[in-house]
Amino acid sequence: MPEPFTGLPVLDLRHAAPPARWRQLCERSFGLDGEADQSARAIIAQVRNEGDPAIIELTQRFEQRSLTADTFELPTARAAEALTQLDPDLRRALEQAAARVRSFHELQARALVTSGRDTPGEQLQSRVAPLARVAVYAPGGTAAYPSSVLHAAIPAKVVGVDEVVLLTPRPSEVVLAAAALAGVDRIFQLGGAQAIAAVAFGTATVPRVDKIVGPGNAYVTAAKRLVFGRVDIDSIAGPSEILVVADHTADPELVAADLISQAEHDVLASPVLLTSDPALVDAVSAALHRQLDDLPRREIATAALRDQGAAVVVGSRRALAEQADAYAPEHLELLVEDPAALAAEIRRAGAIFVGPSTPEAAGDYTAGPSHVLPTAGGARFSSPLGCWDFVRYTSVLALGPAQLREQAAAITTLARAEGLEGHARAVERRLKPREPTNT
Ligand SMILES: NC(=O)c1ccc[n+]([C@@H]2O[C@H](COP(=O)([O-])OP(=O)(O)OC[C@H]3O[C@@H](n4cnc5c(N)ncnc54)[C@H](O)[C@@H]3O)[C@@H](O)[C@H]2O)c1
Ligand SMILES: N[C@H](CO)Cc1c[nH]c[nH+]1
Ligand SMILES: [Zn+2]
Repeated sequence: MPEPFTGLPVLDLRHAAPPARWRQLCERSFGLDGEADQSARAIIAQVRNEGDPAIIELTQRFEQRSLTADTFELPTARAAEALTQLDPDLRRALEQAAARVRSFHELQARALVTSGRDTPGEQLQSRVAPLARVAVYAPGGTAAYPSSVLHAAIPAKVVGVDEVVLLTPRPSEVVLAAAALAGVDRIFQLGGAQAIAAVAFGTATVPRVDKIVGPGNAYVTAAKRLVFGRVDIDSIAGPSEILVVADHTADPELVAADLISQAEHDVLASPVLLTSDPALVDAVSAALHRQLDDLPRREIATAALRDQGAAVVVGSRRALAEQADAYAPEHLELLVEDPAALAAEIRRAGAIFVGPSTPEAAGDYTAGPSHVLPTAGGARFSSPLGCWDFVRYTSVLALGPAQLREQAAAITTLARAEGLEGHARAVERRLKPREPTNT
């Protein structure tokens, strides 16, 4: 028998400093440390040392699937076939989501431009160019995520990445169809930390990539963090999170529904209510109780609400913004009076959902911005997955002799102040008239 839901634990911040439990929730670290980090380290070392045989063994151990190296990759024709065979309603939904994600990112990509100064005798540029080969991870453990294929691969293709490699365990037909719609170039039916290690280092069968993007559970996230430096990554996009900020105007049934929508992702998901209305807490707990009753993923959602859930009560609207920033959630939903004004005060959130007609679930599927977002407080310093993730910039410098002469005194003075005589001489040598060489 699964444990019944017994109500959100209440953390009252109105009369005292934040309790230790709230500080603990604000410092959540799924995918950063602990058992997932230890396990991912061992898996990465095994794949790095042994290559394909390690992937075969680990896939058997963690996914109970028997692969051989020649079945790691699926032909893209399989994906094209899956798309043609897809249920028409499902195909239309996928196409609507894909079209909206694509058009949003086409607009976003316009901001990625080569910029700088181009005057006679001096060109100084930040030159932008797409990455060559990127891996997109789409989860496939306890649920299938065709939406993640769209939300990560489409921005890559919009920007012009040469080769998008999809990693996904147990790909379903709809995941394959999404890969075809997104224009994925290669598909590997690999998952977990072993898939991340494979593309970070390369094996006989799996190509090494320049960057790994996409969400995953704590093991996938820990592995991405550990291989960073060998490859780039997007962000820590681990177990899902939602902070619903609600006041006396909020409908408790909507608050509960949206908390559940993220709680059902993972037992490590974080669903939290932050409110200035103490009367809302009991109403939301009662609604959660009712709504969990016939939820297919009730056990997962109940565990997430029990272990990471809370109802945090504050005394003012200002405190709502302050505590939301302290928590820095992946998803922040505002069910308050004048939600747009409160949204403008928030500095730390992966995505903000403004008002009751904007459920977080719309962002997961069709709204347009990528649903791949930083978790574990990463919203303090990371951005949503976007077109910016699929380019890099190179500085290009071209000075004429007059420009070098103009800077020479500053360069040589600074070089000598740093004790780097060779730097100063490299400039002076160019300014001196050439002495004839005796050859
Ligand atoms: N932050 C975001 O942008 C975002 C977006 C979508 C989904 N998500 C999150 O993605 C996750 C999806 O998780 P999932 O589990 O369904 O799929 P997943 O593909 O991320 O993970 C499944 C893999 O984990 C590995 N694994 C399982 N148990 C293991 C163990 N004990 N040791 C080592 N490896 C193990 C297996 O290889 C398995 O294939 C959820 O946490 C969800 O909340 C996050
Ligand atoms: N909410 C997830 C990001 O945390 C994305 C997603 C995909 N499918 C459903 N939801
Ligand atoms: Zn979701």
